[in-house]
Amino acid sequence: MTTSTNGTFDRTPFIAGNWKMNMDHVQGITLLQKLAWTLSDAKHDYNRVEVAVFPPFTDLRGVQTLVQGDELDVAYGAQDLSQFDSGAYTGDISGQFLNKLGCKYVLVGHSERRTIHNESDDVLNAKVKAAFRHGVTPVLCVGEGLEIRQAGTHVQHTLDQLRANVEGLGAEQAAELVVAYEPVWAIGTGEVAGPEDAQEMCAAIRAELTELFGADVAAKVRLLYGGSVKANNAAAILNERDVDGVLVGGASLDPAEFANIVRFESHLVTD
Ligand SMILES: O=C(CO)COP(=O)(O)O
Repeated sequence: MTTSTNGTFDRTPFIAGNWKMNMDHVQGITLLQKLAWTLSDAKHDYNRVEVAVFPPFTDLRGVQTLVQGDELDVAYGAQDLSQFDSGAYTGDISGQFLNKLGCKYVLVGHSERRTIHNESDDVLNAKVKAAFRHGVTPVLCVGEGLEIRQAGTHVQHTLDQLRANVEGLGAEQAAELVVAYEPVWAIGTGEVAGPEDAQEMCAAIRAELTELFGADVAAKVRLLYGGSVKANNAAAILNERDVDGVLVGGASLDPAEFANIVRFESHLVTD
């Protein structure tokens, strides 16, 4: 029998693919088509496990057309948004535009934005609020670098980011939030935080959300793990109690591999 060892999930599992700066709009359509076919062949139940992709901005219109035209159940979102709504912000993209393109989600505070673009906690807090203002759900990314992990202050560091980035949200907004724990040392390195590391941080994040917004809200928030997730390690990570999904980088560019991650329950074999 193939089933999840913990049997049921408190929240709908969420499997997300962050394409980063890969796949032009033509390649992106092909990738999404192959993913949809593979999942359709496997009779994937999207109500049981939600699937989302995060293509580059330039792919989003094509993705919208494909999703609408083929009536796909795959959700999609952008990898960033502006904290502003409109105006003289050359190169930036408003949450309003994302909403108009049918984006359900937007990544906020990915470590590559925090480091390469020096996005501060204040800016990220404004981006989280901008996403909500435009009806797009933020997938807030938090996590520590290697030095902080080695110093043993990773939980404190990550919770500090979380608190700063969600400051001022109402309970209703907080309950919608998705939070992705992505230890920077495990991104694109082949180093995977163990399932117990993912659980440790996700439990700490849920406890912090309980403190900030109450237990009812915290119980609704989906918490993801990201960092070198592949089909062969996803099931063990997702089997942890407080881990509700995964945010996949490199492996989401391979439709067969990503589909296998989506179908993680078929890899969890009980006795
Ligand atoms: O940054 C990530 C997802 O947002 C993780 O990337 P990798 O899966 O390539 O390590």
